[in-house]
Amino acid sequence: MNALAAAPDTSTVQAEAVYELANVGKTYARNKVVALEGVSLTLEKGSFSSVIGSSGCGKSTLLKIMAGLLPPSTGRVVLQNDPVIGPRRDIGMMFQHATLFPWLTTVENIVLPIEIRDGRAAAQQAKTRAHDLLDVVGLKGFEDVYPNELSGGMAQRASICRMLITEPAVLLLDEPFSALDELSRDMMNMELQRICAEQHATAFLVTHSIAEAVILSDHIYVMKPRPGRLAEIVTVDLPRPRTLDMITTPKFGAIVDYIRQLLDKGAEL
Ligand SMILES: Nc1ncnc2c1ncn2[C@@H]1O[C@H](COP(=O)(O)OP(=O)(O)OP(=O)(O)O)[C@@H](O)[C@H]1O
Repeated sequence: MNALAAAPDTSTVQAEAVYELANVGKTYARNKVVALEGVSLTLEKGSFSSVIGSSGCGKSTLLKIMAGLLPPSTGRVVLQNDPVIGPRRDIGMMFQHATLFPWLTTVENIVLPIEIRDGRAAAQQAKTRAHDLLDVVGLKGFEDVYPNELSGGMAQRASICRMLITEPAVLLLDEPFSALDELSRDMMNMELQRICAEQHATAFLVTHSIAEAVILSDHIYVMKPRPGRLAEIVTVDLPRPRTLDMITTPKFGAIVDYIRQLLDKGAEL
């Protein structure tokens, strides 16, 4: 089927490359586990990509290497033409749990990265932007409450604002909504899509959910385990903006089935 590209997509080389990984590999010295082997990929500006694969196939390792939190054993990672050799200001990250500081209000949590980076006066100035972001994610009126007064979904919305306040070039998302109930998760995914489109953000999501990957992504990187490597890049050509009712369409179902088959094949290896 045409919606599915069996090989890395070379038809869009004109688009601006933001992230480039070339032959990235990782062997953990302690237990000699080859977690990743020969991973090469390019993320284009404004694109949304996901990585999916069975447990232990190296997704988190890949994300940590992209974030500069873990050095690769082989290969190189380049972001905006600069090699990634450590944590960077132009990388925004979001994890499964919101990790807001309980002694800071919502708005204080959001401007914290600015305070750490540029000092208290800059953080004070950034509060206007923080209020705007809170408005975008539907948290107007919750600026001055403490995290224990926010629901799980609201705390993740605040985390999105904290990630966006530094205007990162790329968003690295490690299962950000997997701790939420299904309804909240669907809603947050639609919010994430809207925010990414508004900010023209380049996003890379680790997920265990095929449906989540399909509803959000332009490209899905399917990984195989032992050693972790890219098996295939699936291009999702559903129109944008994506809506939750697309989940019930035959085309959506066909893409999900195709990825499930790829993952089943990977598990057999
Ligand atoms: N710090 C570490 N030291 C040694 N081995 C590690 C370390 N972190 C991960 N590994 C190993 O590397 C492989 C890939 O792990 P990784 O956490 O990247 O996989 P994953 O796809 O994110 O898994 P999951 O979906 O379960 O979160 C696994 O075999 C794991 O045991």
